[in-house]
Amino acid sequence: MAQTPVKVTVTGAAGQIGYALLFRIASGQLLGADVPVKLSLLEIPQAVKAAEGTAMELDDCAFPLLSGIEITDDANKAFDGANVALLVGARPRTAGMERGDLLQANGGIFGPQGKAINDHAADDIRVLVVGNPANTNALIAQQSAPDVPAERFTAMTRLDHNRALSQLAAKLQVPVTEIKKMTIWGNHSATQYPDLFHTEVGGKIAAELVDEAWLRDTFIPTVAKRGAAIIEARGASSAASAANAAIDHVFDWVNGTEWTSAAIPSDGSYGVPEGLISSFPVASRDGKWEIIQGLEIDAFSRERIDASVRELEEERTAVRELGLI
Ligand SMILES: NC(=O)C1=CN([C@@H]2O[C@H](COP(=O)(O)OP(=O)(O)OC[C@H]3O[C@@H](n4cnc5c(N)ncnc54)[C@H](O)[C@@H]3O)[C@@H](O)[C@H]2O)C=CC1
Ligand SMILES: O=C([O-])CC(=O)C(=O)O
Repeated sequence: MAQTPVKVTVTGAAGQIGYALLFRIASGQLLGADVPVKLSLLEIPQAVKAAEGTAMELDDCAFPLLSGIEITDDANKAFDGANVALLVGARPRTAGMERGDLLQANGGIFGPQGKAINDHAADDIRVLVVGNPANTNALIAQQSAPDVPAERFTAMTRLDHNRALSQLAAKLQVPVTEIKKMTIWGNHSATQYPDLFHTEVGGKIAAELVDEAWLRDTFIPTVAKRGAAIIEARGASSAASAANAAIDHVFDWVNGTEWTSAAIPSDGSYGVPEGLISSFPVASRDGKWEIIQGLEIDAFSRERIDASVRELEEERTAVRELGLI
């Protein structure tokens, strides 16, 4: 363990995703089996004790790669020297809360956290926002961190990507490993567009292996509304699968991949307005996400990508009007 430990800050560490995530980070699954890590847990004051309990359990695992754990309710301390930030803690929507209220409440979290990242994180900081509304929370944090390269702020659509792989594998009765080039476009919300027109299964285009009615009326809504279906079945939102997707996102960002889905700042590709943090088909090379270029988008896909991107634009307008960016 000659290497300096990588500092990974996790917000909302005492929550249910935090509980599913921290042990996997400490075991080496986030960055690699030979990379030592130091964990920094950020919580609100009333949840610090619960985070301390989780830290006791982390200690009890005696993970060889875990070099230390800090726990704080101060964002400036939590992000000090951070190399990776997983922004999981967010204000959930509660009964009677309007969308504007939700954006306002989250602006109060992601604005200050973005500023703390700006002022204190390491130069190579990479940020993944998991807390909902993830894309717009990532935009708020990014806009509060003008000194950090904009592309270091990303939001998670990897869970949607993995859900799409699993649904298609079940339909075609193939292992997920046979499916290549799955893509999620747009917002991490019910408007997202899981695209089978570029997905390949055994060298064939997936959209041609399923009937159009299944694709349109079953596959797309099942993937897009899976979060709600899990809440309905489990009585709580996805946690282990969300943590798993966060691990996949950061591992691929750091270690490289030829094709996955991630919400990253748009450079205007595929007609997505510049600056929106939207999901795209992406590769990761030399530690940087790149939007995969040159895909043909037919009318069916265009309509659905545009609808989700419109929702992202509306969210951006709303947070602008609230003065959050
Ligand atoms: N992008 C995605 O695919 C997914 C996103 N999510 C979202 O992830 C978020 C977290 O989910 P859970 O862990 O299930 O929620 P949870 O309610 O179990 O935990 C959230 C934690 O965040 C903490 N927190 C709240 N404000 C904070 C702040 N300002 N700083 C630090 N910590 C703070 C709370 O004290 C709590 O411990 C939610 O917004 C959820 O909607 C969940 C599943 C998938
Ligand atoms: O729907 C939710 O609240 C949780 C979520 O983002 C998901 O499971 O995709």
